[in-house]
Amino acid sequence: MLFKVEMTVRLPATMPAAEADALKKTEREVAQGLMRDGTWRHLWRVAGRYANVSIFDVDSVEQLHQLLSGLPLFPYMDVEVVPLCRHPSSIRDDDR
Ligand SMILES: O=C(O)CC1=CCC(=O)O1
Repeated sequence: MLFKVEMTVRLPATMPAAEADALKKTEREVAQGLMRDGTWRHLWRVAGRYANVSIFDVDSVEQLHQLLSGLPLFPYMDVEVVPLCRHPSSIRDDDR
């Protein structure tokens, strides 16, 4: 099942830089692990914002929730999830 997920990160201005840097580093490691195993298919920066648009390939909504809520930056994110299905006009065979 494919989902478009938009994550907007809102770190508190009062958070010490070292704590923010450590969270971002751990987030990157987790994200890259999920990209390697094919679960986190795409990760795009939204230009001009501390936000990303991602495509996840998961087995269930529960798996997606578990994954998103386990991200190190999750407590500081607004998350919007949109379910996706194949477009009948698509000629790609890797979008199902
Ligand atoms: O920077 C972001 O948009 C949040 C994030 C997701 C994966 C990652 O490494 O950072």
